[in-house]
Amino acid sequence: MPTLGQNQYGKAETRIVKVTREGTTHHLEDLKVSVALSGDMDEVHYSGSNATVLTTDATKNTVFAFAKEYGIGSPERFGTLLARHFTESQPTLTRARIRMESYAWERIATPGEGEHSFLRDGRGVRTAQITHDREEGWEALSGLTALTVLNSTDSEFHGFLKDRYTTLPETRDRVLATDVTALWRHRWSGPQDATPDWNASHAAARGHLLDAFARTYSYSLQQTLFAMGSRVIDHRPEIDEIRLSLPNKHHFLADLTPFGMENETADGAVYFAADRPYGLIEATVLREGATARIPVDATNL
Ligand SMILES: O=c1[nH]c(=O)c2[nH]c(=O)[nH]c2[nH]1
Repeated sequence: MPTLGQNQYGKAETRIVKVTREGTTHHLEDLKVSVALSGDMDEVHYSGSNATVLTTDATKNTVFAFAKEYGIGSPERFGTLLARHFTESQPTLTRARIRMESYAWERIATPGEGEHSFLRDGRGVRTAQITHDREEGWEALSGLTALTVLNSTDSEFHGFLKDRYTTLPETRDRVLATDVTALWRHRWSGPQDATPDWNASHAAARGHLLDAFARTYSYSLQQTLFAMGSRVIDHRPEIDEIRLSLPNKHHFLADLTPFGMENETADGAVYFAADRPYGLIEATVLREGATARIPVDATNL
């Protein structure tokens, strides 16, 4: 007889927007929330008894009700409230994982007319994942995805292995571009700890990632990745581990020889921005002595 392995369930991708009014100035919070619950669910799968199941519909309702009653503030704070609620209110639920994306909006300036118009900020998506397991405790991961960056020089790539299938020319000057996905783990053992300033921590980590990308003279995307991760670990004592997933968004010099034109890396060079396939460079950067806990594929969701 087969036995049940790891299982979880919940409502995925609940989209929630909260508008907070401060006179004529409005504030927006825009989240996607996915709840995954685990616990005493054997009979649900084996015999169809739903006696231990809190409905996914109720988990979705809880997301909206908690946003109204307690506010959002940050994805990490909101995820902590939700995870604690599920694991503490239902004896059959022993683990809750709340995964969130948060979308930033900037204001469209309308001087003298009230502040209620917004433009969705396309510069990356903030992510967070809060997990509470009654035995294993708490885990807080923060991150970002779809943060597209490009260096138009200060990138070389040469000295690599050459086999009979290697055709890539060596380059001393290329475009280096990527869509950053990063996920980092906080040193935080749960809501009984002092509450970190999640928003300030996130903004600082994001700033360090961008700064390291821009300032690193790169001999490979791998080297740039390590510089980005190291910079976060070195500057943010609250972060012990960071995993980065960096697609190499290749920019190839367009072949203009059929038109009698030279197109070398120089002023005015024209590139073909390839879509796929793309190199995919991924690694974890750890504080000395820390244990890697972010799953290898956690950044590929
Ligand atoms: O930065 C790079 N790393 C690689 O491993 C690689 N491989 C490749 O074809 N181009 C690149 N670029």
